[in-house]
Amino acid sequence: MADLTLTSVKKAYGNLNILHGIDLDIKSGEFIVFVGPSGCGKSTLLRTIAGLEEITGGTLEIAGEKVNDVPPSKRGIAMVFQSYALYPHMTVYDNMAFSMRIGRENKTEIDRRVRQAAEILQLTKYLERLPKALSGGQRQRVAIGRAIVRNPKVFLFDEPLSNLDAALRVATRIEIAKLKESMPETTMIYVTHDQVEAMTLANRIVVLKDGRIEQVGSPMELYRHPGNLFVAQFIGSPAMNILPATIEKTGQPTIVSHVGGHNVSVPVATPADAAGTKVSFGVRPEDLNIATGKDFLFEGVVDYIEQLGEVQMAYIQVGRVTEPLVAKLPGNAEIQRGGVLRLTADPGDLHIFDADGRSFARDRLAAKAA
Ligand SMILES: Nc1ncnc2c1ncn2[C@@H]1O[C@H](COP(=O)(O)OP(=O)(O)OP(=O)(O)O)[C@@H](O)[C@H]1O
Repeated sequence: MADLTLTSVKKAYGNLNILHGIDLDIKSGEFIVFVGPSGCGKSTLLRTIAGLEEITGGTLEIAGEKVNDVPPSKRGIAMVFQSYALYPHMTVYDNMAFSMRIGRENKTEIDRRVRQAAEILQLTKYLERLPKALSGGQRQRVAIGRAIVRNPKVFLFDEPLSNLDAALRVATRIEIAKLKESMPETTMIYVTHDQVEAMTLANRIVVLKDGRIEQVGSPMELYRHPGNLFVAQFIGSPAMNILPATIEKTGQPTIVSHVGGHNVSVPVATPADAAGTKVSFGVRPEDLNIATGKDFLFEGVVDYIEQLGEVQMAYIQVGRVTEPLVAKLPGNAEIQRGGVLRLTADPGDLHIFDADGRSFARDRLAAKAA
């Protein structure tokens, strides 16, 4: 059982500030995923929690105890890295037993915990092998096993699947999800670049940018209600389409005119002083559908099509919009490169962001194309 509380946590290397005051409450047993662009500080934050990096400001508490100056080995934390970091000359058994032997645990207890971890991770038949005789996925399972035997309060993962091929990634991802189910009280914090890992593993995702938290929420909260333009474009793949727009009528719903040439009613409330302001209008590729009636959001020419079988990505050049819009359409939809396409979307799936990129508060009012 371990809650983690980060209060204004800062990290600098010399004059270079990397983390600018992170405030975050993590509840015991949560699965938290850190995401963000390369260099935003995900690994630094994880390593700071582990104690591998010294905190230069703020406080970190684990289970109510301030641990800023507590060495890594005394924090009740285990960490799994992308580069499994196994001892090549030791068997799987010895790799897993190593930290307990250092800690002078008794032999029977070491044996019990190694065999139990091997059972959970389906490694029992490999216990006497050396790492070089294992596949990448098996090696990563040994690295996870080595962490499990220490019975940590907090489990940290730094991109543990990024060295695995696509099929193995899926299999190991599911194993990690099951592992979490079998350890409901263990807090897990996981860094990844992979949207699917973040969406499927997390109870809550923390989106970081330039050493600051942009938004924290459940995967679906972030997907459905991104708090700002950055999160809107970072969560979801392909990224949300964004078009410049102007607020024509404030209130609820709000009417915006976008550069695609249409006035659109969006079911969000905007204050009177927002009238005439420039905003960004957003809609996800998967929320666009081919219009069947006379109402439509966009009309444009199909510039390019990527056929993926189940779905096809249509890149559509719309009026004065500089970048083509992306629409994720059913694989069997009859569309043609060079043809004209009209697209529509459910009003509840439309987003608007103010000039600073903040999302306008959303409600569930139905609205129709104006
Ligand atoms: N020892 C160090 N000295 C100076 N700068 C460092 C050091 N370690 C990391 N940095 C810098 O801190 C910033 C954050 O790095 P970090 O590895 O935490 O990012 P990240 O979000 O995990 O990136 P990636 O997704 O590419 O792994 C980067 O700009 C990096 O260059």
